[in-house]
Amino acid sequence: MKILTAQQLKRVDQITLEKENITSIELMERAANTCAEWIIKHYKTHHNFYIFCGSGNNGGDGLAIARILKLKHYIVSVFIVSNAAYSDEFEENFERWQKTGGPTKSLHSDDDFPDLSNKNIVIIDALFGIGLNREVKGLTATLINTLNHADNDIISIDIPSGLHADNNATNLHAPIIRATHTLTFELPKIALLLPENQEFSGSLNLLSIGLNQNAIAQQESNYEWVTAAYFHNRIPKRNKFSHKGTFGHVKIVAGSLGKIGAAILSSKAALRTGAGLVTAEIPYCGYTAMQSANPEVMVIPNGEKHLDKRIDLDDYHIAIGPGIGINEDTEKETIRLISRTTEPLVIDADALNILAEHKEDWDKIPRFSILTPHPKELSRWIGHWKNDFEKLELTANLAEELGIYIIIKGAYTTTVTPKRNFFFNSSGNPGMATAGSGDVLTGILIALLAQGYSSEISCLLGTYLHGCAGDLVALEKGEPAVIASDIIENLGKAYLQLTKIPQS
Ligand SMILES: NC(=O)C1=CN([C@@H]2O[C@H](COP(=O)(O)OP(=O)(O)OC[C@H]3O[C@@H](n4cnc5c(N)ncnc54)[C@H](OP(=O)(O)O)[C@@H]3O)[C@@H](O)[C@H]2O)[C@@H](O)CC1
Ligand SMILES: Nc1ncnc2c1ncn2[C@@H]1O[C@H](COP(=O)(O)OP(=O)(O)O)[C@@H](O)[C@H]1O
Ligand SMILES: [K+]
Repeated sequence: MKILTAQQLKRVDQITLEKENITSIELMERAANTCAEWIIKHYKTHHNFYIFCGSGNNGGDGLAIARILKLKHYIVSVFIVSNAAYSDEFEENFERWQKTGGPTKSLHSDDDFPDLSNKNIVIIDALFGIGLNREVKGLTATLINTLNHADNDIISIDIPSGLHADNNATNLHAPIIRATHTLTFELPKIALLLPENQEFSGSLNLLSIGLNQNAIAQQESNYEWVTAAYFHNRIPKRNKFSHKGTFGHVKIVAGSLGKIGAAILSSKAALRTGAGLVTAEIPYCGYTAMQSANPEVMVIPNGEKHLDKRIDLDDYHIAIGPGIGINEDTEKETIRLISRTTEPLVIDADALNILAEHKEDWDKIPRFSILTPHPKELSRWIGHWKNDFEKLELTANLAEELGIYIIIKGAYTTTVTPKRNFFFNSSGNPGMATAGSGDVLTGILIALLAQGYSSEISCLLGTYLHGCAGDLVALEKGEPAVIASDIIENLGKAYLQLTKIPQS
């Protein structure tokens, strides 16, 4: 699903109105109904809503939501800050709201702000949507700060008011609503996916309002939101007569004294992702641990406590890095490895840290290799970034220059491609910020490459499956209890969910 700019979304709104022969007010009604449905479902025990409306169409949404909730017998008050000319849709919905007889107050100064000492009152933020085009100032700015300081839950409609939907980098210190939940229409807005804006959106919920899918597909965008739908028809069924050779031989080059677990996790994840054969090349000190934990894995010892010998290439699909440490011999062999093969590698953890120090060798990294840095590791490759847009740009420069894929790990893990496309992963949860979770991803990625998926699909499918498995664990055990081994154990279920193969 594409991620579009505010301007493109407005175009899509327009095409939807024409193609479906509906009015703007009807589309707004759809949007308001989906929001009201969500609110009623998630706020079962709350009955009192304060709805703050601006004068544009976001305010129009707020008024329509107010009416729908009022007609369902909730206690609703509307507060209006006029920050520009009223839109037609606002005016129409204002009239409809007034007919319900619900209370309305225009805010002219902070003396007009309502008392928020009752924490059970839920605030609905419909001040600005994607039409915001400059920093919020004056009374609306004071209102946003006041709402942020209250302890009430805030539900933002479409986007937290004050946040610029496309690029908020120069607006970070401006007044912006800090929502508990954001109900955004149809597609995520790019600003909602970037870590620098994390304090604003709260939980992000996408509500479909039936925008024209062809119109969305026709818009040019380098940004994509990857959901299960992306993989429809992209995961081939296994051939009846296939054998283990069909699904590739993975080699995990990993581990050092004290970090053998990383190798165990990566190789187990590779098996659970469907690699035909998995060999772990690990220091001898991990031999028994590996064979006991993963009897299906073959072991090639390399070094005593750390890798210090030439890494055999054969026909392996190789991932290198988890737990290898940054010993001098390991460093030498890692650099040697990248110059001896042209097959895509998965490069993670300490292999990334080693190579980051050897810029002169970066052009030897095989094309279409996959690098999996978390932000700290990434900064060793691209330096420091001033804002998240610059981070994406610098990463794309590197991906393009070296012809490689770079997966920036974290919430909404982002795959950056050599063609400068950015794919944001929709699955996963903060429970996955746990030791070894990245090692699992490495095993998944190399297993997909070994099964013949392109580097691009391996990145997208790998991060999606990883996140989906993590979500299944969180659902069962709660986020804090998620551990990397559980993610591996849920890869099968994640795969079944994606391919909808009935479990018998
Ligand atoms: N059919 C549809 O189209 C649908 C639309 N939908 C909804 O519409 C929302 C977009 O609505 P929108 O375009 O009216 O813009 P919105 O964000 O409400 O307000 C912008 C207004 O504020 C003004 N302004 C801007 N910056 C300002 C500032 N810093 N300080 C003060 N004023 C400022 C700007 O006026 P300006 O002065 O720039 O002329 C403009 O008048 C969208 O997010 C979704 O919620 C849904 O219902 C689905 C169907
Ligand atoms: N808040 C989050 N939401 C979703 N996924 C997350 C979050 N935090 C971390 N993850 C995922 O967990 C993994 C952590 O990897 P990494 O930092 O390399 O851990 P480790 O080195 O311990 O294996 C990554 O795949 C990352 O995307
Ligand atoms: K809003």
